[in-house]
Amino acid sequence: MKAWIRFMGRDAAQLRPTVLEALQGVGIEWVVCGAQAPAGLGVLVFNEVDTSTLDAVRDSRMNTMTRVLAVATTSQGLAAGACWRLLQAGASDALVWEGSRDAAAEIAARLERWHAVDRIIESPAVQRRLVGRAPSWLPVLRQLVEVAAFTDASVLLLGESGTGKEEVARLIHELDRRPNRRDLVTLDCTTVVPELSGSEFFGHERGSFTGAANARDGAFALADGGTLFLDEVGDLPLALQAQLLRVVQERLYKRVGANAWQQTDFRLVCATNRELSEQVTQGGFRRDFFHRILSWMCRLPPLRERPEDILPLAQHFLRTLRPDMELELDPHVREYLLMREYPGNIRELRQLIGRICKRHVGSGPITVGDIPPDDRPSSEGPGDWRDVSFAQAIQRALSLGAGLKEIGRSASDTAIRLVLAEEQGNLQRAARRLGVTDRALQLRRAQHDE
Ligand SMILES: Nc1ncnc2c1ncn2[C@@H]1O[C@H](COP(=O)(O)OP(=O)(O)OP(=O)(O)O)[C@@H](O)[C@H]1O
Repeated sequence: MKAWIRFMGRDAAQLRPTVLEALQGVGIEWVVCGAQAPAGLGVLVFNEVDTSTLDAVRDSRMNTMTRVLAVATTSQGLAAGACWRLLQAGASDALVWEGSRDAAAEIAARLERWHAVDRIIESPAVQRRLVGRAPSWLPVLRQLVEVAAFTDASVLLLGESGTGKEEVARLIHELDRRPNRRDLVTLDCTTVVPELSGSEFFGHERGSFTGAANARDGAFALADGGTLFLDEVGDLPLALQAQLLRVVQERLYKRVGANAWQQTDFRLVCATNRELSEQVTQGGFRRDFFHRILSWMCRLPPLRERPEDILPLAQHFLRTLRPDMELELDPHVREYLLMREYPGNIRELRQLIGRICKRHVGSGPITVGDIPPDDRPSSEGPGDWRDVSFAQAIQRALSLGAGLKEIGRSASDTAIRLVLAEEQGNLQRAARRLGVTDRALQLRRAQHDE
């Protein structure tokens, strides 16, 4: 495994031989770098948390696949505020280099775990299911992969409709490393009929109620050794939440009509597009049940917060819908897809691409005529990109005290980062799309790295 290491400031540089020597034995191939850190895992060693340290963290995070471990060499340790500033700037973790502890082993343990998580993310199991590298999505995906593959924790997935909660639940199940992992059992809580729900969850004994001609296993038995996915858990009736408390806590349940307790062992994954904590405050969801399903919570971002993923997702859906040919989108269709709103999130995008695909004929790129009339923008263009969300982002920056210079710089840095990511780091293509020369783009990046 390879990782970069950068030393910032005089004091950190003085410790360089000691740090490098200690890090030699941890099984990582180190590449010592300067201001321009390569993509991938890395360690930033510094003495002080000042603007240049925070900028260095931000810069190295321009590549979304990069992860930075911030290591302070200060003898006084890291103040709490400094830790949070480092994390806000994009560091994945922050620790202090202390001779008294085996800091090298601590660093190696973190990098190895991050490396393992990223390898899983690159694997077909994840890639064929969940497309996207947006900065708002990747940290969520990393967290999900880590919880799924390295823990047996229950997971609560929050997010608007169509953001991929069910797809994520399937992935969590697939990544579960239990040796004899069994099935994924899904229960849609919106379709649970209160009168029959006991049997659906707990199973029943023969003759336990009218119509129970045979004994039957319920979801808790079927999910034994596997995963129980409670979709739309916010719709679970209150009375039923009370009945599920024990099995969720202790994995013990009784079949309807039985006296004996049964043991089961499943990973619980719950999903909802409701604001469960609000529902708890309003009395629509039991607080005790909420806390029992809350062991790990992940909020999936809506598509409007991950615009970088719109085109890769569209291409992915094209490939799955028309595996026989490599269909491309022409520039106007790309612009249309980027400007459009998606209240139904990824599901809406997938359905739209499905409609477009059905109309498209021939092997050439998809053109605006392939967009069904009802989906076309009402005005002549797909709308102004300086829309409400653009104004809101500026508003937020202003309220946090950012000035014109910082806002302008952030806007162009973001544009550069997005285009470079879309063009897989190809400087010439990125420069062409940004309407600047290669040299201007290089200079711009170099200024940034100073
Ligand atoms: N990252 C992704 N990459 C590719 N396809 C995705 C991704 N996320 C979601 N999808 C697809 O989008 C559609 C909607 O996803 P899913 O059903 O998982 O959403 P959901 O959040 O569970 O929605 P709901 O709350 O309405 O049940 C599915 O067809 C799913 O395969």
